[in-house]
Amino acid sequence: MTTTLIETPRTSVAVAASMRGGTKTYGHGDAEVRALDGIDVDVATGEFTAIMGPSGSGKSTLLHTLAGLDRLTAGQSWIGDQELSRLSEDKITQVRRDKIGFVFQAFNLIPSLSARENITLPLDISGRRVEQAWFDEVIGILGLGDRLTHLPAELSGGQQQRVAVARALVARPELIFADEPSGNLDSRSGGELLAFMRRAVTDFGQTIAMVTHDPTAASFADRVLFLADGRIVDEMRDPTAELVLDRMKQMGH
Ligand SMILES: Nc1ncnc2c1ncn2[C@@H]1O[C@H](COP(=O)(O)OP(=O)(O)OP(=O)(O)O)[C@@H](O)[C@H]1O
Repeated sequence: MTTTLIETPRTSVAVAASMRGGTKTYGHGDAEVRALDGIDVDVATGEFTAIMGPSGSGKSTLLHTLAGLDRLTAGQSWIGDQELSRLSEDKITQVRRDKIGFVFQAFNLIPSLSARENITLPLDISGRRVEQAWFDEVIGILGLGDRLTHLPAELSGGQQQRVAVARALVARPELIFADEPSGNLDSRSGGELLAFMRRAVTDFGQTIAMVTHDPTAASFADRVLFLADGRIVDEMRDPTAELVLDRMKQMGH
């Protein structure tokens, strides 16, 4: 087991996921790219965290390594108390399945399954029961009640995106990772989706970490992290779209 220098102590605040000295490189020698260059971050439980930064700054890499979809080259990351570099691939898969919901731009819906079957799939796979009252509440708020028997191909892009969000929420994961969740939606549907994610955090105590390019989307978060060249260069609490936009302009976005 290698030892790693931990510069910032992990705090006593409840933390859903964290990283210390997170480094990710791709390629070797002259072709080496440092996608993450020593990241220290805590994703606090019950908070909505947005991750912003110029193209290529490492946002998706940070999300993927925090979520255990990809491994760090150096440093450590935790989901809850479990340090991912110590876990086998099988164990990481299990942690992801039990604790994490994903909302990515490619919705990853199974084409042959109905909307309802797609939404309950993570629970079905892990052998957990669907809580009917919670299912009904999520479906009601997302306006999917009359679409549950449809196949993904029979749904609009916005409806497919809402199915992907419902799938993440119905399992009540400890943590949801979202990559540009409103990216493919018109501004009204995108706004509704973000308002729902906000409500899931405020009213239901959900924890969400979301990558976005959009200052308005980021303004729904409690906290915005700004990345540049694989480092966290700034953060903002209680953001407004205007303040986020100003900060991005300073970063030469
Ligand atoms: N699989 C890979 N192989 C090689 N380089 C990669 C790979 N994935 C990412 N990179 C590089 O790592 C850096 C960070 O990429 P990443 O996708 O995390 O940035 P991003 O901030 O999410 O960008 P964008 O906003 O354009 O999606 C970039 O320079 C990218 O080219």
